[in-house]
Amino acid sequence: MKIFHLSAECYPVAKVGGLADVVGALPKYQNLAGLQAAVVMPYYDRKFTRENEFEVVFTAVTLLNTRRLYFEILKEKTNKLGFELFLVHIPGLLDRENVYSYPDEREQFIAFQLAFLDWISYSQQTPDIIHCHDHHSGLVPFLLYHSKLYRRLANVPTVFTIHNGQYHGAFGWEHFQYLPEVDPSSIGLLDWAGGINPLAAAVKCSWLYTTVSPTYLNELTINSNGLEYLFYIERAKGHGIINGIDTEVWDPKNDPMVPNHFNAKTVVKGKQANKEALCTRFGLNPGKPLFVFIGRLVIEKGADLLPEAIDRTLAQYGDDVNFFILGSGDKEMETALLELKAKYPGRCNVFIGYDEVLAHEVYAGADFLLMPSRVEPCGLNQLYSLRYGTMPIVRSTGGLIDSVIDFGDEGGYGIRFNQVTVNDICHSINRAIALYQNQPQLQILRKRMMALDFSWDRSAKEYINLYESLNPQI
Ligand SMILES: Nc1ncnc2c1ncn2[C@@H]1O[C@H](COP(=O)(O)OP(=O)(O)O[C@H]2O[C@H](CO)[C@@H](O)[C@H](O)[C@H]2O)[C@@H](O)[C@H]1O
Repeated sequence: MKIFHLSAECYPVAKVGGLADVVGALPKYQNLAGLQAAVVMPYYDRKFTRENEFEVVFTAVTLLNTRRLYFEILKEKTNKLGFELFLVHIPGLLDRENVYSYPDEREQFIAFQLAFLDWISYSQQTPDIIHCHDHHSGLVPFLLYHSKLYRRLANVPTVFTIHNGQYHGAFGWEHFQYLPEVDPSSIGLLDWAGGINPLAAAVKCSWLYTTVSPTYLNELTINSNGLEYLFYIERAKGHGIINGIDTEVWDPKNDPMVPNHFNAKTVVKGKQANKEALCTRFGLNPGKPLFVFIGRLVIEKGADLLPEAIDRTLAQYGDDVNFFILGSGDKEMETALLELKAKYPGRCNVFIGYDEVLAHEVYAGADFLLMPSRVEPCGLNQLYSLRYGTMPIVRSTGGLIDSVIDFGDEGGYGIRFNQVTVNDICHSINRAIALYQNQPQLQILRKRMMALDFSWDRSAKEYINLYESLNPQI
């Protein structure tokens, strides 16, 4: 069975967040299960693309309104990622360093999708499934079924996965001319609330859609930035499959990014050694509990509440607790955190930026990981932290509900709270500090966390079952 995954991100080629982790791992595990899964993504001018060898497998010209765009499809020569990797290279449009936030981002992602469709409609091989991820590839299911240019592919089933339903990639009808000629009677499928909405179009046109956790599937009908009614009426087409993690990349026993390796038996010594290295680098106290946050500093992640929660905790506990934040995003949140760093030297440190290696060191060296998310479709940080024996403190939402059980409940191993408020965060931190004083219990829980299995094996099979339900001949 030949599957094409379409995505704006893929680890380690280009990563901004969890989308990259999933698209860099799921195809690998699908291939191990007997599929032929490949990834197609835009070309970026980044370390991975500069340092690896590619061959040109297709060239053509696509039309973006009146602009004729020459493009190449590049294939990574060795399949070193565990799957075939194809890059859509459009000189002048898709050959820049960053993944997002260019003023012509809309044109970039439309051109990416058109080039992909042109390529596969000319190529001899017809995929069995096209699997699109998030709104950057959300126009593909619509165009496949409603533009005569791609009629040859009109029977190929499409699956659409929603990693983040807050972002739709919507734009005004004045940009409709960027799309190729489509059947006029189908145009309404592009529309939501008076604009062209790629996420909505994908939910309407794909044969089925998935969310990255079962709880999030239901939450989208209550909170999806204006698409609630759409998710309500399309609910029968939706499936919730929780993400896995790439246990080869995230393994405390041999993670090359972590200075001291450990397993469930050696977690006490191993974690302490990593904590000492981290605390020495950032001027913190390795003898005290270390709370961390890793992620985008945005409202969705509840990062706006961190400064007050940390301030209150440090005022209450004095030198008895440490905080470390790794992230970037909203400038006001960055400033508030940097002010906290200045106010509490030796107790709170902040690294503004993106640093993959540091993230691994932090998962390995921390005691507790804070995730006060307002919205969390799945969340990977809590899964990584569990694997590294770091207790997640999470708000009960989305995939956090599906993956973390409070240690107060039977079989539990984490801390959960209900409201996105400073009070609830502080209360959870208090519970964590009390637990830290009870080292024998904490060590039992650490072993329980590290024994959990969030590998991709099970979830990759769930996707395969869905593919088979759509294309039973294969
Ligand atoms: N400053 C920084 N430096 C280094 N590493 C950093 C970093 N900031 C974030 N990361 C890394 O980026 C990833 C974040 O993944 P998440 O799944 O938690 O969130 P994200 O919101 O990006 O993903 C969306 O898609 C994923 C995948 O489906 C869903 O799990 C999630 O709920 C949804 O919001 C992790 O690998 C984390 O370590």
